[in-house]
Amino acid sequence: MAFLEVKNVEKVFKDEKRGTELKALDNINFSIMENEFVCLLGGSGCGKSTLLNMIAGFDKPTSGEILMNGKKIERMGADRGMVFQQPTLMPWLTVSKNISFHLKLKGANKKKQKEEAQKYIDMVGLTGFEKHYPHELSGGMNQRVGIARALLLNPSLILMDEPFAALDPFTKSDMQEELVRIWQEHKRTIIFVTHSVEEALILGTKIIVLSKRPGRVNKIIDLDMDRPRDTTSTIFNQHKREILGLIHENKDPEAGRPIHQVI
Ligand SMILES: Nc1ncnc2c1ncn2[C@@H]1O[C@H](COP(=O)(O)OP(=O)(O)OP(=O)(O)O)[C@@H](O)[C@H]1O
Repeated sequence: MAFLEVKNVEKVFKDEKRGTELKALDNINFSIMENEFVCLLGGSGCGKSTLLNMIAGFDKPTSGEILMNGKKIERMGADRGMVFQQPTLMPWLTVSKNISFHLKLKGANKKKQKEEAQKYIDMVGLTGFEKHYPHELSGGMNQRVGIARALLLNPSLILMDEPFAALDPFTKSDMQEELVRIWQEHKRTIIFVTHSVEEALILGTKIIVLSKRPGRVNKIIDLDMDRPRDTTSTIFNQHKREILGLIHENKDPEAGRPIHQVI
């Protein structure tokens, strides 16, 4: 059985006040297996975050369904952890306390909170910064805290919405390497939203290319390349050319026109 199945998913946003509606996603179908590293790739506005939010259970499809281990996703759950573009840390809490916050909510004692936080602090390479506050850390370090916080809950599915988009190219590259290392050592299933073809090719075992407005699955590409990925290799660049071709083919003919349909 597939780990996650997205079946005939459509999402329409209705704006009752303005009397308009917008179809963000149309007939989305795919399934993924456990331990895959799936990149959802597409241009701005193609519905990547909308799809991720529905997998997280923050929102529901207008029609169709999303199943995890055969069970329909209806709401948020501890089996899914989310990492956002901005790590949304609590500025008044230290790194360690930000990471263990959910354990505190669950009633774990202080020793357990500290020990568990330390495990994930070490995992994401923040050893020595346990007592620092978010404003004392760089953007990349804050994002590591966000990742550690998501990992601590031990979710079987980690959802990442352009987590490295705000980072400089050097930090981004370090973080990509680090994430692949964590994924390889601690086997998790990851769905990672990006609009960068290169990032998807560096990270993914599978790339789901979405087409533009309304988002549809354009192509699903299974990647069988050695790691770390060699961005200068022939195979890497063949994939890159293919994906750029798909995105180019799919340029939005309606670009510049209003995107809302009047109901
Ligand atoms: N809550 C909402 N209400 C109304 N429209 C929405 C809502 N959320 C998203 N949309 C619309 O749905 C479409 C898809 O948005 P979404 O944020 O999922 O795209 P995206 O691919 O993640 O874009 P980006 O890469 O720019 O973040 C957009 O046209 C957006 O305006």
